[in-house]
Amino acid sequence: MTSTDLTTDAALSTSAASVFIPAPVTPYQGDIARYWDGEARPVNLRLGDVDGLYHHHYGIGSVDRTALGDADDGASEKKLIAELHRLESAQAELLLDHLGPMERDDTLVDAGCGRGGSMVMAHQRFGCKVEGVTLSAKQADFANQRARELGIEDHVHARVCNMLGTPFGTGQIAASWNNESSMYVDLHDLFAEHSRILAAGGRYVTITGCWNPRYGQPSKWVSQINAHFECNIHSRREYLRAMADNRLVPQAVIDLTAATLPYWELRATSSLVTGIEEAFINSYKDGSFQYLLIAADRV
Ligand SMILES: C[S@@+](CC[C@H](N)C(=O)[O-])C[C@H]1O[C@@H](n2cnc3c(N)ncnc32)[C@H](O)[C@@H]1O
Ligand SMILES: CC(C)=CCC/C(C)=C/COP(=O)(O)OP(=O)(O)O
Ligand SMILES: [Mg+2]
Repeated sequence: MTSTDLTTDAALSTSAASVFIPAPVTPYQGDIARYWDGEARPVNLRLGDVDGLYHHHYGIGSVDRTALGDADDGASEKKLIAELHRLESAQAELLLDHLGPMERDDTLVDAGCGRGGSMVMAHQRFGCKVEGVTLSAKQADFANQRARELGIEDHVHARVCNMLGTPFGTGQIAASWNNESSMYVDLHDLFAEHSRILAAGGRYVTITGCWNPRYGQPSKWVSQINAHFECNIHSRREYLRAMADNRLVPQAVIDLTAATLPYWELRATSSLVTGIEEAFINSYKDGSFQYLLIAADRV
């Protein structure tokens, strides 16, 4: 971290400066920082190139077959990519819907912000300031470059920072979220930090994949997803328990499993497959894995 970063962080934080933890702090977090610094899968870059919103999350909603065309050529692949991207942006729109109304002078926090697509969408919708944290310097640079290109760098900013120890002041944040980034951290530590930074009455939202306690234990497909991404998927039960322990009271719990399957089934037919499609499709279908949105009030 540079001295300039320290100045910025100190200015941002009133009471939290002493708990700010620069990233990464554990060997595991070092692995995750390296993973995302080195990530350049076409399925993410080519989808982001469609409109300049770069996501590292999956899609929801029905596939619009009329948008796909039927010619088996380059044009139809382009349409398929645009359709996959439409579904991943629909996922982010749903997350933002659950933040509720925001004021222009509110500050929002994207915990595990990736390349920043959700942050840009949040700023465009609410007009407010959005602060993102990621372990990856490459991702933070990418997100800040996009913000500059869009002329919104005064409002959208990413930093290299551990989401378990952020520089944001206690009770200063109107809403915060994790979009497919909570499977890299201990949930009690994570929700303690969200609970600290959120104002009383503030809103927390996550969209996540979680294993289903009704299945018993993580299935072989869930273990395959963990190995593929070097993450540690939690159970639905763990989410609800860790929220309850940290003054985060669920207002909505939405099972998006059926809504995400069309994305996966379409992706499995594209040239951009990565090999993980079968694990997602099979685990969603056998009930061992769920795609969930949880919106909670900070009480
Ligand atoms: C799958 S990506 C999701 C990115 C983004 N939320 C999106 O929807 O496009 C996971 C993100 O979590 C971040 N991450 C994982 N562990 C983290 C930690 N301890 N602190 C901050 N970011 C973390 C990674 O750096 C990466 O940006
Ligand atoms: C729902 C779960 C368990 C998510 C794990 C976290 C993760 C890697 C999300 C997608 O990232 P990505 O967009 O970089 O992945 P891909 O390259 O497969 O599109
Ligand atoms: Mg992706």
